[in-house]
Amino acid sequence: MARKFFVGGNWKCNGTTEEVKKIVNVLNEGQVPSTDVVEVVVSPPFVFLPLVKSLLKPDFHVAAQNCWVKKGGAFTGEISADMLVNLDIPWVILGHSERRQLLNEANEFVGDKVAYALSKGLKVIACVGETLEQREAGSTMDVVAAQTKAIAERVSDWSNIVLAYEPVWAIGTGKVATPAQAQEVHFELRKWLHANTSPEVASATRIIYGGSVNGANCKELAAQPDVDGFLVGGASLKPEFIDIIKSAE
Ligand SMILES: O=C(COP(=O)(O)O)NO
Repeated sequence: MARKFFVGGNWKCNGTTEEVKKIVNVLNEGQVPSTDVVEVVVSPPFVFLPLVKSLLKPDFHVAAQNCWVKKGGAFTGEISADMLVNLDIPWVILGHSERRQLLNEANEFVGDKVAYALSKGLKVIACVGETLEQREAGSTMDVVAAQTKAIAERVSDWSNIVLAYEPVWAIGTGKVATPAQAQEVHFELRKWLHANTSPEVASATRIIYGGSVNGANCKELAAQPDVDGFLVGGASLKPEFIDIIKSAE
């Protein structure tokens, strides 16, 4: 089954109004492949979501970087999936390792968030990934399978989920996974989906890689059969993000 290439740009906690406008200009001016070839979703901080959405060409879509686990209410500081839907924000990143690590978001909590966001009609980039210690201990697949299982136990329809494998040791470090390392985990994740959800879900679900992707290493990674795209951090703030989008060709 042909899976449309997916490139996400996770801007993380970065930007001013002026900087955000510049990044949007680079995207709008960029010569990128058609939307038949690649799906591009950028994820600014919450405060810039309406602005970025209003300025981007319709070829590009926006994602929030997180949302709360249930309907809104007395949860100071949280943003609910319902609010994102109200603002016509179609995507949300959930389970990013920076939230799992820094805010102790447990697998079950992330699974609940994914289920609630999907139930409100959002599309979800669901992140999994192991730490360097876990990889060195040989438990990479145990970790990412447990993270994926916590989603699969709560979700039956995977058609609005993109699964992002982001090894923690590659995020922000410049130590990108080798194409073989990425392919190995993506292949095992797809095998896990085949056995634990369905062959159809395994075949259709885009599994994207994140962790120090840049304009120089994206082509070789994109050539791997089970790498269906990227979730890009630092490089998504730079003009080279256009080169990464072009790796879909
Ligand atoms: O966290 C990341 C990757 O960040 P970098 O590309 O900066 O390693 N994506 O969500």
